[in-house]
Amino acid sequence: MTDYASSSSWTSFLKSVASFSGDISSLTAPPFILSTTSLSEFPQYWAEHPDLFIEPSLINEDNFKDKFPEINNLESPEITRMIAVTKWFIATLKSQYCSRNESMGTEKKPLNPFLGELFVGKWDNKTNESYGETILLSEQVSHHPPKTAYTIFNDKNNVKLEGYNQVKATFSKTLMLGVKQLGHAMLQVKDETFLITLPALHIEGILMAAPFVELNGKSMILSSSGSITIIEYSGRGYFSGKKNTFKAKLYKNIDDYNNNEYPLYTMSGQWSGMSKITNGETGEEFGTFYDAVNHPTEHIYVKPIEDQNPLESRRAWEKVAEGITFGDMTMISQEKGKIENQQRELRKKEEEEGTEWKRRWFKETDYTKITSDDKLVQTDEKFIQLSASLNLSTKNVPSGSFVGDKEDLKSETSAHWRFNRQAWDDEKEIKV
Ligand SMILES: CCC(=O)OC[C@H](C)CC[C@H]1O[C@H]2C[C@H]3[C@@H]4CC=C5C[C@@H](O)CC[C@]5(C)[C@H]4CC[C@]3(C)[C@H]2[C@@H]1C
Repeated sequence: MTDYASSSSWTSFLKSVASFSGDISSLTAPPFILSTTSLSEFPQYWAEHPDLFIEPSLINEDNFKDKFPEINNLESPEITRMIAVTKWFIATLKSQYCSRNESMGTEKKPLNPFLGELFVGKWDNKTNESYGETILLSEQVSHHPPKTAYTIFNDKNNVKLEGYNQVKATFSKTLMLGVKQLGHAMLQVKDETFLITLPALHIEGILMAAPFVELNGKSMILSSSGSITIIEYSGRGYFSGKKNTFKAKLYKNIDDYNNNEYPLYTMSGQWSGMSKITNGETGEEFGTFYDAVNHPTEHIYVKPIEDQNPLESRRAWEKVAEGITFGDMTMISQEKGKIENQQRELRKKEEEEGTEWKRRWFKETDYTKITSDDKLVQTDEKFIQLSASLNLSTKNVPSGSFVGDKEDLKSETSAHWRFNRQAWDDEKEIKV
């Protein structure tokens, strides 16, 4: 096993960290820490368990009591759906934050998507006809700063996730990389909407050239039917001393949360391992909540590179990925240089023509500019209502910030990226 930590390339990389400007992509990391995967592919981690993604939409008045037989006090389909949505969310975390460690040995530095980069794919759920097809569309809607907008939808069961992601990163004195996520996700299950805020994370192990992600702080799932799940994260050395620990509390409504009443349910354990669900008041254990190690993961289907459009990520980065696989710095910088030059030419042309790159499937909605008489599309109204119900900032701030927080006060815009379904229905070139 190569001792990367003491390699000259890693020690010189660590020195470059000293002058870190906040823009992660500005750091030239050695080939062994570079990932062949672009950040535009990361939204796939929201749906590597298509069964859990669809499950909430199959829960109704007639069957909600049978959905979790081990829980003997389920009171409504809405609360049962919130448990199912919380389980789906917890299940996404292992894919989001551990998949590079599992496939490549350590966390890696993803490729920095170019403006307009696309990543599309699907889960055809052939094993279970009732699930139908789930489609992912991801688009790099901003390069400076990097912002990825995405949607994952299953028309057959009327389930749709849409969101966008941006990160703010800072190095601590102990060379730990702190990462705050901006943006949020909105899950629509039939006529119910869930606002999902994103957890903060930090990367440990950089000094030993063996980086891995640990989550910290808290995130929330707010349902339009009134219930709310608050999830707190911790790593080694906190509550139970185990890595990837979480404690989720599901409250019947926001008043119960604000008044420190008991939650209906508490789900706790490791989001990358085993977790259990207990009665929020009595602590009575109902049983296993989720087993991240043994629940089958289904990877997205992406069509072969030769069938992809030049804007599609794996085709665009194919040569760079080859260079990274062979650790060939010359090939990496040459092939990256070609992409960067193409981008510079495009920006120059747009500058001369006074045009701007046309976003394909997502549009930016700025709430500060929308007066009350403007027609807000259905999702946007829910975003405003759900944010207001917990006094969450609707500005471009770290996810889960409250109105009046330092970040809320200093942020000007509240422009958020929303999926434009008509644009996808009219799409002629890109096929999933
Ligand atoms: C920056 C210095 C450097 O290159 O160090 C190399 C190290 C691998 C650490 C930095 C990179 O670590 C990667 C982890 C990435 C996050 C992982 C998962 C998610 C969730 C997803 O839904 C949205 C994106 C996000 C937050 C990734 C953002 C980019 C991260 C932090 C990479 C770091 C550059």
